[in-house]
Amino acid sequence: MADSEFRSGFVCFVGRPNTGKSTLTNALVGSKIAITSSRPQTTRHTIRGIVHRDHAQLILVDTPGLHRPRTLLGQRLNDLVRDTYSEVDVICLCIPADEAIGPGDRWIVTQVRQMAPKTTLVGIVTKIDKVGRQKVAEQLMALSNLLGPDCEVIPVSAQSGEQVELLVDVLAKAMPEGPAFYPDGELTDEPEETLMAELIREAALEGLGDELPHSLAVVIEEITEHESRDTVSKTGRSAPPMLHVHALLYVERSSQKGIVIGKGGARLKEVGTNARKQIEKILGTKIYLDLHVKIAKDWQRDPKQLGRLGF
Ligand SMILES: Nc1nc2c(ncn2[C@@H]2O[C@H](COP(=O)(O)OP(=O)(O)OP(=O)(O)O)[C@@H](O)[C@H]2O)c(=O)[nH]1
Repeated sequence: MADSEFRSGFVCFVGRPNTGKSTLTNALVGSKIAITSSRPQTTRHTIRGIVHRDHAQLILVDTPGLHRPRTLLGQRLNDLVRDTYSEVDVICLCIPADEAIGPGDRWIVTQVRQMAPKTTLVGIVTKIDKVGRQKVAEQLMALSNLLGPDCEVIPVSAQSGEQVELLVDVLAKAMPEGPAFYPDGELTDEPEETLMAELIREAALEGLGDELPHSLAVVIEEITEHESRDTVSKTGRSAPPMLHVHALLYVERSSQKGIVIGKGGARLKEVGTNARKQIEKILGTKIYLDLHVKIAKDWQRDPKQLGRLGF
């Protein structure tokens, strides 16, 4: 009868940058919650997506990648990861199907085993749509060798959705018995402001090289409600209120400010449009987005500034 009990618990994905952790989180949750990007290490906050099934609830904790700390921010990111490891029920190690397992992966496994020796570890071969079946099989073997015979290994493609539901089942079985932590339909417990800031940050980093990711922080300054301007006279009814969102983008140097703003402000305008569309999709309401770029010199090394920026 044990299998018919409701199970619930916490899961986190670990792995080298760009191994598909955020994309998999989104595929499991079925809505855009975690921030994905083709640049490494852009997932800053511990964002939770929640997977609801009849028999189980999985709470996904998306952690930033572990990395060698060079700044105070780097140290705090690692502390966050350590806390996460010790609190979850299952840690999933993600290895892309199209890249050989290397020293970076072995380092992560060592770290995980040290910090959370008792936590169940599951191996996931991601991006299986990128390679043939033979390659997937080889990678599964290699991953199984890396983790040992006690760990399950599962192939998935977050992009095509292949095997995603099977992963849900495997994870659900690994959860302890217990009631749901969150009401049905709830996707994330991140405050809306954090989501907005993350979406703006993602839009601002889009298409940029490696120089900016850690130097950009976004703070929502103010959110105000306004009556919608247009529709009142046309329909005779008042439209739902519109949110005005004022956000500050902090960079460390004036050269970075130039990059973010672009020629004649063109880039910032585009960032605003893209972020607005994403935010409207999630909130289901019209917003007006006002973005300003400010320089906060060396904010990554200044504890006071880090605190103010939410780290
Ligand atoms: N073809 C294919 N591409 C994928 C899949 N999953 C992720 N990707 C791509 O791989 C890149 C990295 O994906 P992310 O989900 O941002 O990776 P991540 O591990 O969260 O990266 P960090 O946040 O940097 O740690 C993106 O360009 C994704 O579009 C997949 O199943 N198939």
